[in-house]
Amino acid sequence: MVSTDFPLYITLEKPYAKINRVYACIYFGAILGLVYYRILYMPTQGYLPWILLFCAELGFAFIWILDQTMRWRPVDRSTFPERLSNRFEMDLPPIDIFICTADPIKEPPIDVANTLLSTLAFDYPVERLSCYVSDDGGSQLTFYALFEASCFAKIWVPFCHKYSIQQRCPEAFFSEYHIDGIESLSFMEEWKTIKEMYEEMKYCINSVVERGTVPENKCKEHEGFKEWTSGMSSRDHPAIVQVLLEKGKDCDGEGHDLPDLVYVTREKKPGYPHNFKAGALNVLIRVSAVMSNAPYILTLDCDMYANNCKALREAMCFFMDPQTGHQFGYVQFPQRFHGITINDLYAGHLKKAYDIQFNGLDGIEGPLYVGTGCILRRDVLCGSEPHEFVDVSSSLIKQLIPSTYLSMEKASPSKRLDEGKDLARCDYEDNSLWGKKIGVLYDCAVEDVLTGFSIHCRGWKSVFYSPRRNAFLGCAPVTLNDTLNQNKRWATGLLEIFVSRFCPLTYGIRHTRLAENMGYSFFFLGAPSSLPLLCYGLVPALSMLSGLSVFPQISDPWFLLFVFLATSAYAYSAIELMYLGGASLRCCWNEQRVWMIRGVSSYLFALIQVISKLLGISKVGFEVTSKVFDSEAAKRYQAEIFEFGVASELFIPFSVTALINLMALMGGIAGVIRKGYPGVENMFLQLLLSSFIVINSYPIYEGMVGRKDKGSMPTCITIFSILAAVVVCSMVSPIFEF
Ligand SMILES: O=c1ccn([C@@H]2O[C@H](COP(=O)(O)OP(=O)(O)O[C@H]3O[C@H](CO)[C@@H](O)[C@H](O)[C@H]3O)[C@@H](O)[C@H]2O)c(=O)[nH]1
Ligand SMILES: [Mn+2]
Repeated sequence: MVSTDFPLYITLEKPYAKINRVYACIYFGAILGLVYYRILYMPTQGYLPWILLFCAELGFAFIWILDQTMRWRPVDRSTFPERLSNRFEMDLPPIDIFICTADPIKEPPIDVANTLLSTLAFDYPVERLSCYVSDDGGSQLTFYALFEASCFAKIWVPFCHKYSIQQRCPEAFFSEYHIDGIESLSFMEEWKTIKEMYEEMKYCINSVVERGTVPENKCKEHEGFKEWTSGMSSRDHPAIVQVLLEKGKDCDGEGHDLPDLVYVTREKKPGYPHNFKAGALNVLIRVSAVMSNAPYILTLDCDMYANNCKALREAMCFFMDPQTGHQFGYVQFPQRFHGITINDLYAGHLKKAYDIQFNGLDGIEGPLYVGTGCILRRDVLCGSEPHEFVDVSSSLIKQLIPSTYLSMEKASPSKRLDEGKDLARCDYEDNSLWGKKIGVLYDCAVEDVLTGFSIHCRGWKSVFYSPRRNAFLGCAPVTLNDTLNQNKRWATGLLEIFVSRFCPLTYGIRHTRLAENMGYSFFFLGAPSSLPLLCYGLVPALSMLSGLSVFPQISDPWFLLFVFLATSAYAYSAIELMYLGGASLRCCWNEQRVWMIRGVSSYLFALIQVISKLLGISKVGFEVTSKVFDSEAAKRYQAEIFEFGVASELFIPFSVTALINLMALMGGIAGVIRKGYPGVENMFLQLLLSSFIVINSYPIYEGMVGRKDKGSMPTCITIFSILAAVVVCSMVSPIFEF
């Protein structure tokens, strides 16, 4: 028998933590050396470059220090799901699954259906699962896809359970798994029939989406279709709440229950702020509260299908642990992606965050909440604190949802449709605490991280858990513009938190540990980190054009310090990525390039956006990342060719920087030819830096002049960047001489 004292999970410090600490101490010494050097060798001429570079170096050093908190005590977690099952199988708590979608064009309904099916088929007692899909597009096409999926679920779910299928997302299952003749006859037959049914469903959904309307005969199959009337648009429509599957009413093909499935589109009216995804999640919190009201909530983006059917059980190992479970507010799984090229052209895997930094935060108070692949306590979302989670939340929720609604504990979804609709009204939250204290918080482009930080500040811990088989898989952007836009949104939102009332310096520090605040600040301060990066990308190059040396000469012993700082930082980060993230050398190369590109572009624009928001000039929105792209672009992506194509202002900063460095390098080489060795002696590090940037920028030059396909750099951006580069070069050199 299993003893009741055994923990359900263990936490171990990563073995390389000690190496990290030793390296951090050495590197810190080198940084002090750099500061000493800069002060010691204050120039007599060329003050401006010196000031700019010194500030940039101090900026880098500060960010580096913040990053070290996530290297100090990285941990690894392992769970014991069999112990959980032995002790709690009968008491596994109910879980509500929230899936958000916003746009049937950018987020194909067939993908939403797949995500949904993967969660309906979780290896978890069905009577304790309910699934809510929020459709911010208010689209009948999405509803149709979910309706088809709910029919297919009746075959798919029992099939997965019967054969203990690992991959429970049908699209992924049928593309990964091919029968090879060793399976039993009955399995092969079922596999074939189900595959045919899946293909048919996929065909129906895709053709309806292509046509843009649901055919009349299909509309007759469910009452819900009647809710859509002419004149409704995604920005102006009433609330629609429809039950597609209900326990006790709908059974699968074998007579077993299926999880509840509820479709929700909240009311939208022009002039009413809808608060994007945060608003959608809050509606789901309320609607589910009057239906299943499960104590745990899984939030998922519509493209993030469940890839590991045991994920919910894994998460429960933390929450249900008898010793420490009560302190955890949420369990975050890493975001993992499918469809990324081998060498990860746009660094879409986010390995640095999910394979390195989050493990470090996990050793402190826990990782950020990143909006998807995360299981939270409902109480925590409703504002409660760890020591009072027993019942404050229910009283809070009662304040927020009129008691008449909650009178019948856990009524069946179909009995609660009217209440549900009322709770999805667009004026429901007027003059309430929703989005301010309760639910997912508003006014931030990364509502999830803000909400997570406020949860940490209330005293909760969180868990980061990467199971060997990835829990969830989603899409990453596959064009440069989408990548940069996404990073701009993130950097904007993160900086918004830093300048909000939740600032780690004033609020955070009083409520959670210093190290946790430092780790969070690393992410919050991405946008301002564009300034040091821009300085380093421009100042040495422009100085070289005016013949000004800004780094020590080769014969100077300080030269070695700079070489050490640069090469060891690069090497260390490459080793980390390769050893911990399983990246190839090419991946590391691409990672550092994207770090530079988004640093000077996305982050710079994010900084400008936050400043203009603070000044009241502009508002920050949420541009949904497209999950579809045209087949020509897909081919280029698979060949790892940079995709520019659109005339995006985000391309300008890195194009200009790339051109300035090209000119500087040519100027520098001309100088060397003129002066001979003394030229090299003085300018060696600047020549090296510019060469490095030029080599990195090869795809940019190629996009400008060497390509004719649709993904090449738009001519207007090329011309503008060339003009800007020439103007900057000719104007700045004279200023730098003072
Ligand atoms: O008004 C909106 C806008 C977006 N979404 C949904 O939000 C999710 C994330 O949107 P996506 O365009 O895919 O953004 P990503 O940048 O990929 O999302 C990451 O970053 C977001 C914060 O910026 C988090 O909310 C997400 O969980 C996280 O995966 C999707 O399911 C959308 O359908 C809505 O429901 N309503
Ligand atoms: Mn996404």
